[in-house]
Amino acid sequence: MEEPIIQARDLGICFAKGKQKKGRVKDLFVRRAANKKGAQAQDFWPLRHVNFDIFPGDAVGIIGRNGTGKSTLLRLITGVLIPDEGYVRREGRVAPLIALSAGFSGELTGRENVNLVAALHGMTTKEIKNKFDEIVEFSELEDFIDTPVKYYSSGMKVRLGFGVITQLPHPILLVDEALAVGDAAFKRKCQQVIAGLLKEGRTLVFVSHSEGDLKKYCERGIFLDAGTLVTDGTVQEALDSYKEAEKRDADRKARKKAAAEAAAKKAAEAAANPAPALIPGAAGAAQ
Ligand SMILES: Nc1ncnc2c1ncn2[C@@H]1O[C@H](COP(=O)(O)OP(=O)(O)OP(=O)(O)O)[C@@H](O)[C@H]1O
Repeated sequence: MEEPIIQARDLGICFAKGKQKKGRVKDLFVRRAANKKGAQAQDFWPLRHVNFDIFPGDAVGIIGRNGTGKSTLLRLITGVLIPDEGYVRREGRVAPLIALSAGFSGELTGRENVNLVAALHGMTTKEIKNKFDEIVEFSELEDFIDTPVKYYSSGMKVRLGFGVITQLPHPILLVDEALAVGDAAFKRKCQQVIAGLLKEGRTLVFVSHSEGDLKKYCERGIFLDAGTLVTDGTVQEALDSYKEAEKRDADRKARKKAAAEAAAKKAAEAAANPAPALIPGAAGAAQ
């Protein structure tokens, strides 16, 4: 049987509310010890007890409402965050189309950043040299490649990041809303690149709120809600499950609002028609 390229088992991560957690080796020891003693009141688990297998060539959409752990899952897959429970195993390197402009050093030029970022992701000097012109052409930054990146607009940085990361030969491609940025023409170009990489047999894990994009790239969908994996099926099944959860939530909110309005109305009526004051001793006198 084919081996999974990404495998998650009982995967969980715990954050402290209001505190940013960084993936540090120290956390492996400090946090595990803390978790054994019991979670703190302000701790929460954006993901817990998550299990799945992703096989080479799969294209999987990660679906869920805001703040339900989709980006956290991608960062666990890349290894940027370390789980507090369980594990996620990768059989191959990852090309992360995530926070694309964050990896650049502002003082360095576009050219220097391309060399640095591509090397950090494991490209050899020869590979970078071979791909350099393609990266610059794709990013449409020919005139600015020797300008320090601190003078780039956010769109320029994203274009350069996209250009570099999509040239990595790694088999796993993680995409987090990268397609939502840039103008329409650049978006179309990015979509073509992703489609080409999928044709080559790369494995895609794709976080998006766009139903159209999810259906375009993914056959399979994982719906995350309230920290757990709710549905793992076809992309349509995961989308249906997401919509049902949204509807349940909207119905619950509507019921709560109606109940609050009814209570307020009752209170207003009671205030407008106060009950007659009881005359002390009247109850006894009536008997
Ligand atoms: N490094 C971190 N340290 C602490 N809390 C974090 C960290 N990263 C994310 N969180 C919190 O974890 C929860 C899940 O965040 P995450 O970004 O994974 O959600 P998401 O599903 O990708 O949301 P969106 O759809 O809005 O992008 C949120 O409550 C977020 O505030």
